[in-house]
Amino acid sequence: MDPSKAAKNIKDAVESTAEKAMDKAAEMATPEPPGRPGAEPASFEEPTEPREPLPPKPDQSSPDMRTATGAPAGTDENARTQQGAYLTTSTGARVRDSDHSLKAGPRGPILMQDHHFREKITHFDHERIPERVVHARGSGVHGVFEGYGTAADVTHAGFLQKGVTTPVFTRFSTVLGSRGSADTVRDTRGFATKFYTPEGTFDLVANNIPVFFIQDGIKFPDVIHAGKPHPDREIPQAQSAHDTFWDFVSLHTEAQHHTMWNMSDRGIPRSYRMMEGFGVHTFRMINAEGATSLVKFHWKPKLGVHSLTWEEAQLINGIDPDFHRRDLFDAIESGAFPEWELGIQVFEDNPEQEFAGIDLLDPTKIVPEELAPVQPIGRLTLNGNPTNFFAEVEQVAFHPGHLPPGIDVTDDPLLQARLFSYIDTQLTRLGGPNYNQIPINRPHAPVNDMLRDGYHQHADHAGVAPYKPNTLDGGCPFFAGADDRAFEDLPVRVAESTKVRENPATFDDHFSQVRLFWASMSPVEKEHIIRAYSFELGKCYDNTIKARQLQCLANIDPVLCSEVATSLGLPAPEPTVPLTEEVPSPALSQVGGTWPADGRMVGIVVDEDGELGGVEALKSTIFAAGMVPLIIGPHGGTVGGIEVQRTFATARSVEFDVLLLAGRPMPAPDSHGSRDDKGGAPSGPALDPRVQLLLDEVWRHAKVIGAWGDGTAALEAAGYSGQLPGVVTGDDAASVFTQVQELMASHRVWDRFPVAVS
Ligand code: HEM
Repeated sequence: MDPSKAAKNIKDAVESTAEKAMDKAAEMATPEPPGRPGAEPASFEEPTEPREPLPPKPDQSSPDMRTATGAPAGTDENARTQQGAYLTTSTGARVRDSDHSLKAGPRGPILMQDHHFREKITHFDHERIPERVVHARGSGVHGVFEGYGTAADVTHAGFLQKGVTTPVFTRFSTVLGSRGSADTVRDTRGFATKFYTPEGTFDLVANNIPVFFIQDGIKFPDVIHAGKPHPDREIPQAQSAHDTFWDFVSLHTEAQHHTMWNMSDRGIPRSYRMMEGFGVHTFRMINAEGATSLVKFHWKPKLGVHSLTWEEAQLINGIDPDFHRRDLFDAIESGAFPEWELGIQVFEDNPEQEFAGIDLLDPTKIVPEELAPVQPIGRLTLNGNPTNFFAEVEQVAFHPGHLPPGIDVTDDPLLQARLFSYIDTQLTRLGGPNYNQIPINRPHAPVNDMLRDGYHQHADHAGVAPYKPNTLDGGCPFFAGADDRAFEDLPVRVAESTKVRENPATFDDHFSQVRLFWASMSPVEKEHIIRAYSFELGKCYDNTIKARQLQCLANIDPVLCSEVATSLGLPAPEPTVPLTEEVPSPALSQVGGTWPADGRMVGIVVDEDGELGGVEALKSTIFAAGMVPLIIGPHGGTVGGIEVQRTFATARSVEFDVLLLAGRPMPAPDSHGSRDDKGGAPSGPALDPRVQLLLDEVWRHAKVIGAWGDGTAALEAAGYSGQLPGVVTGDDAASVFTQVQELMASHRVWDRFPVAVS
């Protein structure tokens, strides 16, 4: 899509959201029809023509799951298309009045016979289903995946072959918080994608962090119990900054690697659109000749990997707790479709299942990309918002065991546990064993299983012999033959061994890769990590836990340990393991590159006396660059003929990626603190304090600032004069924006962060 169109659409989407809300409000304010309750409804309530049913969604155009079983197709194709013009009961009887219960007289009690009342209330009473036990807070979108064909040497999976396109549904999530928790908390993000392939569904249930807290899934309940709110007071929500989390990770030192990723900028993404994704485990692939390889999956975002600052993240949690959900929805609504490349690291399937001394079955280890490059194998484009959040986002059920032919699991003990856990939890969460019949979960391959009955069974199965072999149904359904593209459990050798509850010795090193991560960070990223540990441990009460975590940090890096120890006011211990020399992996750092600025938000401060001549032209330039200009004025409506989207009262810096000043708004005469006690002349700064706040925040958050005309005077009045990093001034809007754009490609003005470590 043309980027200028995309940006224009973002703007329209942002504005139309407000308009829609107003239309809705007006609609809801429609006066009651005249007449007494129960009287004939006034004719204006009745549409003259029944409305067209909604068109079927693209992702639901799959073959009906019952066609293969011979049962009638399309009987529920699907509930959403049954929306006729009239309000009905659940059994289709048209309803005349849904606002008044049936009573014994206008002032009497409700009658038991009011079946419409009882149905409405009963259904409402049962609307909630359990939220996910983890990853409860999330956003989901539809999309399409296109294979490049470059994986053909390692897998015969059909959806990865050249030019094959596959519909997908992706759900992003946080891990610890409840369904209503804020988006920009410090946490791991889920990145789960369901590929509806004609050979069976493939779920790539990934995270934005390539390692996991634990090596064996039997500890999963423990790490989650430690991260979730304390059981006595049920706080804190969606936070790792509390005693039980740090108690766990300091005792289970295998968690240190994942924990450092969480403490890094990866724990607070700028957007779901700007995150990497990782399959974490090593999977096995098989090609057409039957040769197997070990692989790790990676998602690489087109927009690069970017994060919020910690202060931004905290502000957003209050100002716009739905920040990531809104960002994703608006981008897709506007046509600025986010894209990722799927890539794989490929390893020889050797008996030890190791590469360069790294145990590939240990989910707390990465393989640096410099040692095994990520090979692109396809492209994901997310291009469709859900139309019903509950039906799609809440009911989608992923499972790492949903695999097509050509991809199989390995013996990674974390993955093995996951193969059990997802189905098990969904039995409860989605109310029984038939959740794969829910439209969002329905395979796009014909289904002919012999699973029968159970809660929420929608299939009307034909035949009398759901068992094999049988003669009564003519032997149906048949087993797939060698050429029928069936899923294959690869005949992998399992080591002859003794039953034990223990890890292999190769899982014992818990610190060298954490050192590798730390060594790969730029100074500013290291600074953020130190501050994150200092903040999180500073929120713990128990000094024993803090001291134990400091011991872990001493085993990672002495500077990291001493900086955090100083902040906590505790002694820095000596390491208890040898501090290995690690070769940095540049691929792990987020800093140093340049990326497209698609979809970025540009705030432009205007006032009546400002230099507004070039502002309309600037807006067009910004749209053309694929970004969104938002005019910030002293009041709503228009300023100097320019339409205002945000006022000084409604704008807050965290919404903008860059701030431009086209004027110098003075304090309003009645603004607090701008006049002395006797109502005399302004005594505060000669700039509206709300604009001062905007400037101070974008400065602190290392965002680009641009100004021209009176805007330059505003900068000076705010204390930002002279040659400052990331501050561009000039004679006119156009020349300033050209320089601003160049700086934006680096995401932030990194020079502006004070750095104590190198
Ligand atoms: C590499 C490690 C892991 C990754 C990458 C991962 C990823 C995810 C993701 C992305 C989701 C959210 C799915 C959605 O959006 O609906 C999820 C949910 C879940 N995960 Fe994991 N997880 C991991 C480890 C585990 C382990 C070890 C277990 C249990 C033994 C587990 C159990 C669950 C459960 C029960 C859910 C909720 C599923 C639902 O209600 O549908 N996960 N996980």
